[in-house]
Amino acid sequence: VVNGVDAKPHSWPWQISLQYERDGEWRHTCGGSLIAANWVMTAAHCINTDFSYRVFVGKHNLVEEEAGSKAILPEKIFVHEKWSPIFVAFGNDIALIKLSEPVTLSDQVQLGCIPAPGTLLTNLYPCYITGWGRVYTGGPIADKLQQALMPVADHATCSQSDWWGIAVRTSMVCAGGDGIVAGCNGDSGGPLNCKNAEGVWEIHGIASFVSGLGCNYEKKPTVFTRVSAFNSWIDQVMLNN
Ligand SMILES: CC(C)c1ccc(NC(=O)[C@H](Cc2ccccc2)NC(=O)[C@H](CCCC[NH3+])NC(=O)C(F)(F)F)cc1
Repeated sequence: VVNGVDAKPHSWPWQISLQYERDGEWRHTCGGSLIAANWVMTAAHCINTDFSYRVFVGKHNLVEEEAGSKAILPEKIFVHEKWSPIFVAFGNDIALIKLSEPVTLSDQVQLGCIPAPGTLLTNLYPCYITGWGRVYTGGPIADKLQQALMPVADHATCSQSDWWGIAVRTSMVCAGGDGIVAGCNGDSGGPLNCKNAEGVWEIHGIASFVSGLGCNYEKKPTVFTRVSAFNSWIDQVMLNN
């Protein structure tokens, strides 16, 4: 997250770190959200079938051992059938990870809520991006979980020609675009957290892409998969597995 702040530890207890093993060490590659005791929602582009992954729950500082955190191996990973690594603009950048064992819920490990199907947020609706991604374009990833207020840019705004134009679909949700605050590499797969009218936090987005010109680039808001466009897919995968 570019120009974010350290989150209060465990204040986003559904946030996970998706890590892959390289040269015998585990490396953070993406964010994700715990949506059931044994299911994590992340981005399809985070998954490479050549790698072995682990899901780390209950984390705040990635470079310290933390009581209450736990690394769990996936049992199976489901990538949306319509996701295409070559046509990112098609969207469907969503994947579900079934964990090999259910997590034990605690103060530090909680489930995130999915919005009702079709929920659309109005322009400038206040949401927060969270993640351990790069803290500036080309920079290092964060040790401590970062958060930043990122107002929603509705489809009418986000699809303007000098914004994302036709690259953004109605199955996506944009946030930010002020050229200051943004998601960045490593935030991929993580949540866009928005509090609903009842005061309940919901996961409205899965971080998908930013501009190749730089993470925080004016009029190029961070683009998220719109979770409320995929309720039936999520239900189907979880109910059938
Ligand atoms: C929609 C299509 C035209 C399009 C496809 C991809 C991009 N962007 C990119 O691919 C930029 C490139 C980049 C590299 C380094 C620093 C900053 C940006 N990377 C990204 O956007 C990466 C990975 C996306 C992979 C494909 N979904 N995503 C992210 O960083 C995150 F966190 F925002 F999700 C932008 C547009």
